[in-house]
Amino acid sequence: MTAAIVFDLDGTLIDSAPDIAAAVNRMLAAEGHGPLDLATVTSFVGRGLPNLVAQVIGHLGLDMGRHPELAAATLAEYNRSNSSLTMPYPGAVGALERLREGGAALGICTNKPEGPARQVLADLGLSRFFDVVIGGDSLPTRKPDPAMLHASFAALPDLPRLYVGDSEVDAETALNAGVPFLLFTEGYRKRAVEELPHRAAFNAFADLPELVAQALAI
Ligand SMILES: O=C(O)COP(=O)(O)O
Ligand SMILES: [Mg+2]
Repeated sequence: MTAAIVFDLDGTLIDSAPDIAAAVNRMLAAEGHGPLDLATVTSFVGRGLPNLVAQVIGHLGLDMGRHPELAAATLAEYNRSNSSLTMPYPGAVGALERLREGGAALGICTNKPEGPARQVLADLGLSRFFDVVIGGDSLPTRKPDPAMLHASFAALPDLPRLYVGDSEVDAETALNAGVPFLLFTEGYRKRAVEELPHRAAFNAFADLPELVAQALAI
């Protein structure tokens, strides 16, 4: 099972949408607006925080000219949270343990800004698994540009590569980077599983180590 395996974060290893929605809603409350529901905010996750805030502004018909200010306010609110509404998906920690025990090197490639990504990993006791964390503001471009994924693998040993993610953006990133993609189907995906290019799909993390072994055997 020796491999370099890079994971997406939001909607893949962790269900973080409740904390993201709480941060958005604290920003909106400070602006005098009512809250957005969880499903609406979740549908905006995937292309990074600036994009998420642009979608909030568009959804509510606010002034796009205030985007920099509202994005900064949302990031500040998110940074103030202690990840208390965020949970690893069931079985994710056990799967990471098994993959590490099997000799895999692991990394994170997320469009979430790097600071909050590192913070939530620390808050949930997950930092120890990962040798590299690349966030949405780590490089000049974000996923689906493949640069973040290339940088993640470049920081890991030169082993067979796999990327694990939950969304259209992740599938496109893997395709752009030429890396086999494993799709977690219980995250924040919008389209049908069949519509996303993937090597294999899974809905339970207990199945991931076996899926990795199969993908490497091909
Ligand atoms: O913050 C986002 O928009 C998405 O983050 P992810 O790349 O970890 O899914
Ligand atoms: Mg994701």
